[in-house]
Amino acid sequence: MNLQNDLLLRALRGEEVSRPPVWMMRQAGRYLPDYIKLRNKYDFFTRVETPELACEITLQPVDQVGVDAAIIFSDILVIPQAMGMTVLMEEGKGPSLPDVIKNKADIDALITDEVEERLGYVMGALSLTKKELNGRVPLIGFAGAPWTILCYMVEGKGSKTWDKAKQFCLTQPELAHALLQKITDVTIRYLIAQTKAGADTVQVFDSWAGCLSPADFNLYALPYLLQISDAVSKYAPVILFPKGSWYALPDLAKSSAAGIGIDWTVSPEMARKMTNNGITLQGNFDPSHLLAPIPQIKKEVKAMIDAFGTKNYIANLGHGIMPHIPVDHARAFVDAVKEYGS
Ligand SMILES: Cc1c2[nH]c(c1CCC(=O)O)Cc1[nH]c(c(CCC(=O)O)c1C)Cc1[nH]c(c(CCC(=O)O)c1C)Cc1[nH]c(c(C)c1CCC(=O)O)C2
Repeated sequence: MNLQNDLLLRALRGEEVSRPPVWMMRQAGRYLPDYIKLRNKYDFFTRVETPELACEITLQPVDQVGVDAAIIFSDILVIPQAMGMTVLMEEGKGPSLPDVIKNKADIDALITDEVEERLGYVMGALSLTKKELNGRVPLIGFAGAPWTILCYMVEGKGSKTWDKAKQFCLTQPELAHALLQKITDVTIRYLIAQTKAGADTVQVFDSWAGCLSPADFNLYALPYLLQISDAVSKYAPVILFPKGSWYALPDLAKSSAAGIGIDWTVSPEMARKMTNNGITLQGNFDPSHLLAPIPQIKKEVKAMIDAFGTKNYIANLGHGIMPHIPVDHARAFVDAVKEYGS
């Protein structure tokens, strides 16, 4: 089906656009009142595993905020779950994995076959959403990056320092790489299946890459991101988002990825310089600045686009939208991008 609005895909191909496309990480769920209603009615994994509910949540920001792309409602932790680990999502507390990975036996026990079948509900949600979108905007699929998934598998919950994950890498490096490779293999098949089910592009979230030194990033994160990008790019454009890892921009710019997500700790000018103006960049509005008065949001968005330029650029936040952002502030962010240049 032909897309009526293909700004996102044009930006990923580096084509001329009338204005940059805009979407917001974590736009599905979190802050929309209609999402909160569904959250009060169905538990997290029911929302994720029921294609009709996932589709409804995915469409909400398209209908209500006017973003130029939909991102499928799911979670990065469906991968550890599909690999046989228990994942609990406690309201207000975040995810927890009670049986963490400690040794070789734990890694050997992880399931790696039939991922496409085990995550069939995601493909169901994608194909239903693709149909319901009816070509209005592109559909984004996603997965967590191997390093970030290892963090949750080893640590069992969120962490500020991820020291247990790092300890695992430092004391059992062969096992760490075996685990990262297993996650990578499964993720490649999962993302390719997503593109076949209707995802027009996929984003890889390396949310905790920024806790790594450049040297550790090159050991534990970058090689696996590149493997995913190389394999999945044959099917659809890939966006890599290693949050906090601005130091990796020169290497990422040389990769097969179509786009690189950046957070607000790097300036647009610096990011352009580090990538030699050669790749599409996505970001990088500080999500907390959506709490500023609306006229200030609009001013800052305009300055952001002035700095990035309209070509090779996807307007977005530098990380996920926060749950307490007023809807009209989110809409002001999107409107400011749409009004750019007019
Ligand atoms: C680290 C990470 C997770 N999940 C995700 C990441 C990477 C992105 C990032 O860095 O923010 C990715 C994710 N999780 C969710 C989406 C939906 C699609 C979207 O709107 O972008 C996406 C892209 C739904 C969700 N996943 C979760 C919620 C909130 C719980 C709820 O609404 O019931 C939503 C809407 C739960 C979740 N899931 C995770 C955490 C830490 C939490 C709890 C706190 C929170 O981030 O909200 C793991």
